[in-house]
Amino acid sequence: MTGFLAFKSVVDPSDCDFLGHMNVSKYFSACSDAVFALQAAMGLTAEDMRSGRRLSFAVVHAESDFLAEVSAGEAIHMESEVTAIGEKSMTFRHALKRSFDDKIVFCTVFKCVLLDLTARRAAVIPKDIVNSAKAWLAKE
Ligand SMILES: CC(C)(COP(=O)(O)OP(=O)(O)OC[C@H]1O[C@@H](n2cnc3c(N)ncnc32)[C@H](O)[C@@H]1OP(=O)(O)O)[C@@H](O)C(=O)NCCC(=O)NCCSC(=O)c1cc(O)c2ccccc2c1O
Repeated sequence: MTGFLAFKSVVDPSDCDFLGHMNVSKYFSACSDAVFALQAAMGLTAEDMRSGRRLSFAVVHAESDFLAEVSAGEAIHMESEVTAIGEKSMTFRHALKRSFDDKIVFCTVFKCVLLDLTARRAAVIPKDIVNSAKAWLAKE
């Protein structure tokens, strides 16, 4: 998978737990950053969320595979794709890769609902967001 470069970092010792590898919380924190970056690229910017349409994707279902450990000092990056576009939902696939060999160490599928941040209910995805999301639709 080669998708939108949504997150890039080097694993910090504080990202790791006493098992000596990056902790699960950091994986999901990276996914959170990735969704913010991708939705901003689609037009759901911080400004639009604060004082514009007040819409943001929110995760309602997730399925994940942890495929290899990563440790402090390793460069990692996240590539994200859109796998499905519904009326009020969009499904994202995030692949966290070890940068030196591009190996996928973690893969997750997030089904997200477009949340109206005022009504706190699902909202129909505006056409401009659907159109820009198509740029990151998975090929297969
Ligand atoms: C989000 C809700 C308010 C939706 O409830 P509502 O009743 O308004 O919506 P519908 O039930 O009509 O569903 C619309 C749409 O979504 C699909 N769907 C809903 N729930 C599920 C589910 N569990 N599994 C699969 N699909 C579901 C439904 O089929 C419809 O799809 P269509 O394609 O047909 O339109 C309500 O569900 C709710 O409040 N849920 C809780 C959400 C939540 O609190 N999540 C917590 C984690 S999210 C999070 O922490 C987070 C952190 C970040 O840092 C982010 C950064 C950037 C983006 C997102 C972030 C983020 O989500």
